[in-house]
Amino acid sequence: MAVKNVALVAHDHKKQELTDWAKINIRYFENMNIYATGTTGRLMEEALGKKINRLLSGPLGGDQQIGAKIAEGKIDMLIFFWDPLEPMPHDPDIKALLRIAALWNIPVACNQASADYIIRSPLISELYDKPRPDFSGYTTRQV
Ligand SMILES: O=C(CO)COP(=O)(O)O
Repeated sequence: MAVKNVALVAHDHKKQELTDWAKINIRYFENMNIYATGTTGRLMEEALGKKINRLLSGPLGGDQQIGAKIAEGKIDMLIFFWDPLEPMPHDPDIKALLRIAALWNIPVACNQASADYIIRSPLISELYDKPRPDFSGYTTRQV
């Protein structure tokens, strides 16, 4: 499964960093379908000059909407510049988003260095066929 659908999210103090990074890598995003939380999405539309699938702002449920799309297989990669220095009112949603991304084994970058590595990886290509995890044998704990 090649990466076609990307989610871009940044907390307020990280928005400039994500915007600058996205602009530098504008060609990478040319043919991508991009999802983003509300405010990040608006900034990305300006930075990349293309239509972004804008969801709700993070504190209003945007992280959860992105998590749901990851679970549905509609998002292949998450670039999430979260702020390690700022407490957030929607911290449980942020944790849930990172959990779902780990569960469904999608590439996640939480800072610029990781984002650079990911988008330059030869594995992010049409040729790479990453299967989705199979949880069909998974059963919840019995009570
Ligand atoms: O809070 C966010 C992610 O947790 C991001 O939301 P905004 O893009 O609306 O600022």
